[in-house]
Amino acid sequence: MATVRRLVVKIGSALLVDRETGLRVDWLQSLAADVARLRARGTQVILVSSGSIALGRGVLALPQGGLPLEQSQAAAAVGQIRLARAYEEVLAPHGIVTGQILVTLEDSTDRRRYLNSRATMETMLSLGVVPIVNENDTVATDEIRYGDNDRLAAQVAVTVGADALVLLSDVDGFYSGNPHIDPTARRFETVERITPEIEAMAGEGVSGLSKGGMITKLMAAKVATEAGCTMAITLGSPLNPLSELENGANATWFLAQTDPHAARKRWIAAMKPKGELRVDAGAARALTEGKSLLPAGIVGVQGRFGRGDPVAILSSEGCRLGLGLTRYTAEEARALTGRKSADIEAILGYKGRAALIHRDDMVL
Ligand SMILES: Nc1ncnc2c1ncn2[C@@H]1O[C@H](COP(=O)(O)OP(=O)(O)O)[C@@H](O)[C@H]1O
Ligand SMILES: N[C@@H](CCC(=O)OP(=O)(O)O)C(=O)O
Repeated sequence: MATVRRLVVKIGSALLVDRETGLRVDWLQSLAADVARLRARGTQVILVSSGSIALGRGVLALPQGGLPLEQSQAAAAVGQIRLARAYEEVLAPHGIVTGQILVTLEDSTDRRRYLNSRATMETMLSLGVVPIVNENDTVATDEIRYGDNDRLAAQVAVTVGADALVLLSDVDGFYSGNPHIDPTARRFETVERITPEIEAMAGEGVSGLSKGGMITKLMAAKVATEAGCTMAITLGSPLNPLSELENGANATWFLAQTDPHAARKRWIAAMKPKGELRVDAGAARALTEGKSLLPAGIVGVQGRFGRGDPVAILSSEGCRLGLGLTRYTAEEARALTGRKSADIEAILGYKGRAALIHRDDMVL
C-alpha cells in the first residue's frame, strides 16, 4: 500500500448503514481520517460507495427485503443526497474537497461516454478532489444496471488506471467456502490467479443489506487484476479500516496480472480503426518521444469517425505509425488540420482539448 499511486476503495452498504440507527458517522469519520493520511502521502483516492438505497429505505420507512424497482429508485434518490453530504461533511475538516459521480453501465460500454467519464475523473484527481462514485440507481433500469458496486468499483479502477482496489466488506477475505455457513472454510492470504476452482468457492451474501456476495467480488477481482490492478478484500467494520489493512489486518490479496499501462495499451491495440490521420515528420518524431498528437501536426484526415473512436496514425508517406482514440470527430479533425491548439476554440466554437489523440490513448 505504501507505494500505491492511485487507490479505489469500495464501501458496502452494510458498513455505512445500521438498520436501527442509520448512518454510522463514527466509522465514516475514521475512514475520512484514513483517506486524509493516504492523500498526505501522495496517494490519490477514489471512493465507490454503496448505501443510497439502504439510507433512503430507512428515511422512507420502506420494508426490509427486495423492493420493486421504482421504490428502490426512489429510495436511492432520497438516500444518495444524504450519502454524498455525509462524505462531504467528514472529509471537509481534513481540507478535502469531494465531488459526486453517478455512473451507469453505459458509461463504460459506450466508448465516448467512457472517455468522458475518465477525463472528468482525471481532472477531479488532478485538482485534488476525492471523487465519490455510485451507480446512478435512479435512472438505471434492471437491463442497464451493474446492480452491485463490486464490479462498478473494478470498472472505475480500470477506467482511471488505479494500481490498487480495496473492497471493504463484511468479511475479512475470500474463503474456500462461505465462512458464515461452513466453519471449516479457510481464508486465502493471496490469490495468484482466478481459476475455475477458485470461482467455484464463491457464494452469495447473507446479510440482506448487501448485494452480490463473493460472486461479484471475484468478478471484480478478474476485471481489476487483468487490467493490472491489485485487489484486496478486507473487513471494513473496524474503525480506520485502511490503516488496519496497512498494519497487517486479515485480508485476501488478488495479484495484478500485468501493469495497468500495458493492459490499456493492449485494449487499444486490439481495436479496428474507423479512419486515418496523416501526420507530418515533426509530429511523427514527437510521437516516438512519447508526446500527444496535436492538431498542428495533422496533414490529412480520412474516413468517418466520432469522438472516442479508434483511428490509425500514418506518416505523410502512408506508413502506419500507430493507433489511437481520437478526441474529435472526423469533421472537427479536418477543420483543425494543421492548426494550433490555441485556435481550437475559435475554429470549433467550444473550448476543446489541446491534443487530438492523447499519448495515454495511443499505441505505436
Ligand atoms: N468463499 C467465500 N468467502 C467469503 N465470503 C463468502 C464466500 N462465499 C460467500 N460469501 C459471503 O459473501 C459475503 C460478502 O459479500 P456481501 O454480503 O455482498 O458484502 P458487501 O457488503 O461487502 O458487498 C460474506 O459475508 C459471506 O456471507
Ligand atoms: N448502488 C447501490 C449499491 C448496490 C451494492 O452494490 O450494494 P453493496 O453490496 O452493499 O455494495 C446503493 O447505493 O444502494
